[in-house]
Amino acid sequence: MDVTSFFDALEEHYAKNLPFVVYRKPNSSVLRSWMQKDAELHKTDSFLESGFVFAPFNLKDKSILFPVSECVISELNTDVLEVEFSTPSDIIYDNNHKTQHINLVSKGIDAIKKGGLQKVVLSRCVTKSLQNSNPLTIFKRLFNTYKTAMVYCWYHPKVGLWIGATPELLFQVEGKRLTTMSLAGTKSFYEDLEIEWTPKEYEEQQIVTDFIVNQLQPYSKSINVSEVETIQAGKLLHLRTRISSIISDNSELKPIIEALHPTPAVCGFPKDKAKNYILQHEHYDRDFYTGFLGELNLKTFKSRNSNRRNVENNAYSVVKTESNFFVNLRSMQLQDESALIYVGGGITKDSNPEHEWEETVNKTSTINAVLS
Ligand SMILES: C=C(O[C@H]1C=CC=C(C(=O)O)[C@@H]1O)C(=O)O
Repeated sequence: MDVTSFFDALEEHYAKNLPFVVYRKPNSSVLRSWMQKDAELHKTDSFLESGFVFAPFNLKDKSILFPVSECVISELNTDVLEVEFSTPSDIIYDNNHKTQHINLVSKGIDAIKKGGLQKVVLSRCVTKSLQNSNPLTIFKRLFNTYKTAMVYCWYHPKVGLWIGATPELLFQVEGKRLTTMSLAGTKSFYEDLEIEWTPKEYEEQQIVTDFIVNQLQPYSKSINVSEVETIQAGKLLHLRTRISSIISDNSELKPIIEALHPTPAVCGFPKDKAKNYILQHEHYDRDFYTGFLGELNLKTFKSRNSNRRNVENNAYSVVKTESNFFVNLRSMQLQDESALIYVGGGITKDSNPEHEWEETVNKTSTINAVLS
């Protein structure tokens, strides 16, 4: 399929108010679109189906599913998409917005100091009015700008339209092999990956790593944890640890999702206390921000042996079930010619409210860079 027909089909589908998702996984040139045949709202609670899932922060609200059987799936191979460029304007904040976030963070630090809570991720939502609110134009710009991110545009007429470029994998399972990451700590990227991280950032990230390893233990035969590394996500740097595990034969997806989501990278620690704190104190409903999205139980064909001389072995191709979930970060919702941009940051006892504000301002630039 060529680029024009790929995007014309999506534009037509959107014009008919029908559900779709288009995305590209990190460091890949494969663009994939799913177009659901009708406007039915399918949900999942069991995570046993095969499809594309869009899950909220609070799993008490069910996740939206585009079932494989109800969708037309298309693929396109490309590294760049042609799209008009325009210079983004700055987001203008009124003082109230800043004061509200600083107060939220200060209260969070106080709550941590009182005990019981070690980390809480606090966030805000800022609205920007757009001159060009075509979702596929915004998606194409994200696609060209953030090669290492999972970039997506998701739409359901009964739910809304979300767009994002997330650096964070919730987890991926292929057969019995599970891969995930612990991502936290943020600094601005100038020229160099060799930067000094503070103990606050190391602590904030270590909490996420320990949580993931601990939560995976009951479902794993073995777990591997990498060294901490610095990674670049657009104009930002984060600390990351890669974690992989071989899951036990009888492990199912739903309990693993419930064990990991939401991780302390987007919620806090201990999980239930942090989640309740967020639900009570943040000034808005996160909805799908810091939820997760991606392919659920897709059947993929893998060849066991790519050694061409060994023709007999080549006959052994196996069907594997694969899921790929990404955390819905660096994302926005499109509503009435406006972008609602969602940003947050991890708070620990050593956080500084003014710095946390700056961090969220820097995080908005990931999305703002492609808005006009
Ligand atoms: C909650 C967000 O980022 C998380 C992921 C990476 C680094 C983070 C941090 O440094 O606070 C956050 O934990 C967000 O971008 O809205």
